[in-house]
Amino acid sequence: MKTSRFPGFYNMTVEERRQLLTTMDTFTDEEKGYLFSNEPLPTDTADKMIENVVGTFPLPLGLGLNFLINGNEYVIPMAIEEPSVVASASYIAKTVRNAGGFTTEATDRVMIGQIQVVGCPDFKAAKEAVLKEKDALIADANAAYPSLVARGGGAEDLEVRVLNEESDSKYGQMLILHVYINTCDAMGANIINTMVESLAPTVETITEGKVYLRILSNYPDRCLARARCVIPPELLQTDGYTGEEVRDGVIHAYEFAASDPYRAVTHNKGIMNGIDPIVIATGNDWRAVEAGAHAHAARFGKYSSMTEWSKDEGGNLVGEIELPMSVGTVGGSTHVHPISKLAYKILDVDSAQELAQVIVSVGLAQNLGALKALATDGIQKGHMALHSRSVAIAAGATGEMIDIIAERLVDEKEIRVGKAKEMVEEYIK
Ligand SMILES: CC(C)(COP(=O)([O-])OP(=O)([O-])OC[C@H]1O[C@@H](n2cnc3c(N)ncnc32)[C@H](O)[C@@H]1OP(=O)([O-])[O-])[C@@H](O)C(=O)NCCC(=O)NCCSC(=O)C[C@@](C)(O)CC(=O)[O-]
Ligand SMILES: NC(=O)C1=CN([C@@H]2O[C@H](COP(=O)(O)OP(=O)(O)OC[C@H]3O[C@@H](n4cnc5c(N)ncnc54)[C@H](OP(=O)(O)O)[C@@H]3O)[C@@H](O)[C@H]2O)C=CC1
Repeated sequence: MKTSRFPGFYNMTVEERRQLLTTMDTFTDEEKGYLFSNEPLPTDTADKMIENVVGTFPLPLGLGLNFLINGNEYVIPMAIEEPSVVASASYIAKTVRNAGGFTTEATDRVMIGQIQVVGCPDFKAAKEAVLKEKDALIADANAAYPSLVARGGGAEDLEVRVLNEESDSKYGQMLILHVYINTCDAMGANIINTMVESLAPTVETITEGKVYLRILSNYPDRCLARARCVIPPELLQTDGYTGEEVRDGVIHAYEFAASDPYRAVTHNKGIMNGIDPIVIATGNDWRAVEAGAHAHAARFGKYSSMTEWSKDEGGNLVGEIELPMSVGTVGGSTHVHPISKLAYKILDVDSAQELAQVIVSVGLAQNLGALKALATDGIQKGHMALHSRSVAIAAGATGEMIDIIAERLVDEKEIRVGKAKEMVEEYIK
């Protein structure tokens, strides 16, 4: 039976963690080679991935532990440069698993392709004409990507809007088509772009206008994933604070974010602390996920929190998150980077829908980790203690000096590079 519980994993050496990982999953020798290699992304692969390559830029890959989602155990591969994120995700996942775990759901993976038409002689008539041809246009889009249809996906719906109809609009009128496309397990950008580009000549004929943009929307509001957790206050109790105090502090923190965009941005950055590392580790397009998530946070006309925290009738803390999640388990770079391939093995997800649900659960956990710290001792205690090692390295510490100086910085409650430099100089003398 697979587990994501490895108490004290963080006290092991990297070598011991790697050995444990290889007992958790069945990796091929080639995969193990990449895991243990100093060049996990070979330069010649990198040279095929992007342009003007001169090297690679490795990030630390950590494992988020303790995740129980819909009764299933998940070990989360997280690629990130920021200390305390992986620790915090694992910490809250441990609390949530003791409360029964996360429950999640996801919509079908319906993405949007947009077509912009300008210069129509009569925009209302053009809109009517497009809607009249809706079925034929959907069929044409599907004819451009039959393999997707064969998998059970493809174009499913089409909507049309006229933008800037008001006579005082400073922009010109335009007709915008939304083609709704189920991209199955792919993120779908290239698939969608192929499909909408194929429709352009027909759309020009129907509308008597000129088509300019034909591109996916990175706000796929019909491709949503949701996660929820319900935590009894006794599981939230921490040194010096009752569970009820922590619960109420988290709810007040949420209300702050829901009321103030300046706070919402930081609150949501904390959520993306959990989401981006798994999106990156799985070779997905994190700019697309970021853009969609922030758009969703502003969907009611004001930028707000991506999560909601409340108290139920039993006094439990209830956390919820809903985000568009344009990620794939195939296509793009998901199976190009050797470590992404390993990431899928570690995660053990069967579909893009399942991956999306895991990702939003990590985002919800990460948010609670930050809010719990902020509502109690403050972020510096846990975060800066772990950040002290990066501070020591930035000050020039190497080898065993790093931990020694990091500990001294924490003991002396002065975790800053200047102080660390003094300690390095003292150590070297
Ligand atoms: C750092 C902790 C987790 C310590 O918290 P703690 O109470 O010392 O943890 P613990 O010793 O009780 O351990 C509980 C579990 O946490 C994990 N854990 C515990 N320590 C480690 C570690 N070293 N390495 C890896 N995992 C660790 C581990 O899973 C462990 O379980 P065990 O394995 O023992 O069964 C806590 O203080 C915390 O969650 N702090 C918040 C950190 C945070 O949010 N960091 C994000 C960066 S700040 C930011 O960018 C966003 C922000 C804050 O601005 C967002 C916002 O404003 O909303
Ligand atoms: N604005 C944006 O966000 C943009 C992003 N991009 C980039 O596009 C890439 C993602 O595009 P995407 O179209 O997903 O990638 P691909 O172009 O790699 O297309 C996915 C391929 O996966 C194959 N496939 C295999 N199994 C499945 C399955 N179960 N479900 C669906 N497809 C399957 C399909 O091939 P077949 O059917 O032939 O077997 C399909 O061609 C990312 O790299 C992203 O960065 C590009 C342009 C714009």
